[in-house]
Amino acid sequence: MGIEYRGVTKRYPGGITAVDELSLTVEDGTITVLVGPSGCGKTTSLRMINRMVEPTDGTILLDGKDIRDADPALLRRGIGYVIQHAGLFPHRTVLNNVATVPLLAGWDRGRARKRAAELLETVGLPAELAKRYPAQLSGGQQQRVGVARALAADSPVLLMDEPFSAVDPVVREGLQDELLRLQSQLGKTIVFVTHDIDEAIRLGDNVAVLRVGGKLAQYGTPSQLLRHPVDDFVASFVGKDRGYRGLSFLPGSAVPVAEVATVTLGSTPPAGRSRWLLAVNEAGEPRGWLPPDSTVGGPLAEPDLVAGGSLYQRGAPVRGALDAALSSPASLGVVVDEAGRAIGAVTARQVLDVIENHPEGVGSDG
Ligand SMILES: Nc1ncnc2c1ncn2[C@@H]1O[C@H](COP(=O)(O)OP(=O)(O)OP(=O)(O)O)[C@@H](O)[C@H]1O
Repeated sequence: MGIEYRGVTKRYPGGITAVDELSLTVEDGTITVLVGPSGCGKTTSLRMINRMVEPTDGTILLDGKDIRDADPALLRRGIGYVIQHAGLFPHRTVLNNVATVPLLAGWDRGRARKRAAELLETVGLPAELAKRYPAQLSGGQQQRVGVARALAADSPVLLMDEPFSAVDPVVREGLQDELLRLQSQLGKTIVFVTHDIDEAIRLGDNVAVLRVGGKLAQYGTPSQLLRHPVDDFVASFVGKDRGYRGLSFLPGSAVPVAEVATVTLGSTPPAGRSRWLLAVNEAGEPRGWLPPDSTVGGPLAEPDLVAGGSLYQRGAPVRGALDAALSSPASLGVVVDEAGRAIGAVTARQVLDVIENHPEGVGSDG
């Protein structure tokens, strides 16, 4: 279910323009992230979708229909909503927090509780937590309950307002992974607000960068923002290390895998070698590098080898290929297949060529 902002403006009483002629399309089944500094109108933009805030001007279409024609209470009930600190009811158990939503939708108690239990499992919470109260959970667990409750609306649309901002970075990463995993199964249309550009880039299929005054600075895929920021504001916002960060989002399918000369442990390597040989075991897994012209007394064994660099699994994001090439004593990054067998090598130059020649727009979307 897609969402379209058409020239949407919100002016609050007192004259503040929180959102200024916002036009953008949130594609069906994708995560769109609204990101920007404090006060740039992210929350206002989000809340206009479920009519918690009414626009001053412009139109929002949900699945092609003007949301002004929908009953606000019904509209809100039908859209999942997650906020910072989860916004749980403190005096209801975890299970009842989640069950509230299907109950409101008219389900009977037994069915609502069963559904709530399923959803807690979906978001990775152990069943024994269901009877606790929110204050008896960690921050990360509370956020998961918040996500479960939002999913309980069983709506194709989820609005998430800084849902992971209150938890520490490690827990936050876990929650982000979990959201991506859920999304790969559920394919919801998610609008996600954050002030954290790394989170935006990690989660967003598309990212809208807003500036204070509620103006859209740029809307695009993470790789477009990283590689082609439209102005200094976006450039500084996405970060100075964007070139390197961008590597994480280029798909690895473009990395050429060249043949690499190998030698198997236990065999006798040829004398007078002029290049590095990749040593592999019987299974074909890389064990290290044999330097050119080194002396090997007898069958090749691990002590004859120089330790290898990091390995690059075929198809993984390009950043891993560059790491592998730069960390290899032979200046050749070892490429392995899904089973960990060496299938070839890549040089840093080849990786950089991939980055430089990559066509516009191919990245998280390609
Ligand atoms: N109810 C309101 N009445 C008046 N002004 C408001 C109201 N809500 C928000 N504003 C103002 O509108 C602007 C945008 O606020 P909004 O909360 O949408 O921004 P935000 O980007 O989500 O900020 P933050 O990251 O700090 O939450 C701010 O200047 C804010 O002070």
